[in-house]
Amino acid sequence: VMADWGKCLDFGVSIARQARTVVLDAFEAQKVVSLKTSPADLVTETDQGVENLLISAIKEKYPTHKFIGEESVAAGASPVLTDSPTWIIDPIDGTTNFVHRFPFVAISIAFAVNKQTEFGIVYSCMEDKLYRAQRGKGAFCNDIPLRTSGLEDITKALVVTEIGTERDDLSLSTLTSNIYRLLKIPIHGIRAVGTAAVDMCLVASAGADAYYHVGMHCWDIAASALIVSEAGGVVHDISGGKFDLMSRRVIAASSRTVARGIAQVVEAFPCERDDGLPDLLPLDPKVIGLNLTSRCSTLVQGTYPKLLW
Ligand SMILES: O=P([O-])([O-])O[C@@H]1[C@H](O)[C@H](O)[C@@H](O)[C@H](O)[C@H]1O
Ligand SMILES: [Mg+2]
Ligand SMILES: [Mg+2]
Repeated sequence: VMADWGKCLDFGVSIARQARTVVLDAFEAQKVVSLKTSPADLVTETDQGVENLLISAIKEKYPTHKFIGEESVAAGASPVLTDSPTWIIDPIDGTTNFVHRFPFVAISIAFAVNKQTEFGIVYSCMEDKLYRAQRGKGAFCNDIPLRTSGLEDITKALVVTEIGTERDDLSLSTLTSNIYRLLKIPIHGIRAVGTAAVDMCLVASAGADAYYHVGMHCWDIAASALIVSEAGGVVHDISGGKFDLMSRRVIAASSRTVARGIAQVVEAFPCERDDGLPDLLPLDPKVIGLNLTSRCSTLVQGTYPKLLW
């Protein structure tokens, strides 16, 4: 018998609604901003406050459940996904937007059992759009069913990506050349909303045709990856291979054809996996001429091998 996690999903929705009121109250206020992994990787007291609120509410209701939370990991918790029921939480996705009052911020909550995502919730707070999906049961925005655009022709695609928080040469040169190569296909356009979770929900709701990113974390996209696939989209690794939640690489698209078109031109730069395991697609140092111990210091034309279908 397949367990139905519907009750758990309803609980997740109710705490996401509570968390949104905290985000809205703090949005206009002055913020205390700290840095994490780079000068562009920001965190505020509200990120930590919202994560604590969510985790303590879940712990009270489901004492045996486990957590991977962005700010708990930043504080030293280990982000390893086991078979146990696990909540994967990004309390504010789009902290840079939040700090600047650029009005797109989301709360992202995913729930996985046996390493499989059972449901995902993305609450785009300022727009008051609550996206959710349960495995096998479709995706919705404010209770309206979602469907991706189904677009097949990449030359007509509107593609979303993120600039991310890396500021080293290798990451930036890869990032900008990926955008350059996509625009040269040509495609209709590139957008970046500033929250990976909302970017992916835009693919699910057909506002965009694809999203790709290297360098985000599992909590940014765990919920929205299910929302995209339940809306009829495809979710892949940037290599064109199987999506791996912990790999920090993703392509989400309206169709296999569009995903493949993106996989053919975009390249990944090396990122340490969220779970600390060795990368399944190691960069070949001979191919790219890169010394991985001093990574990210030089401008290198490098690529991961492509595993196109
Ligand atoms: O830190 P955060 O605001 O939760 O999440 C960030 C956002 O999703 C942003 O769009 C993406 O470009 C970054 O890579 C993420 O880290
Ligand atoms: Mg995030
Ligand atoms: Mg966050």
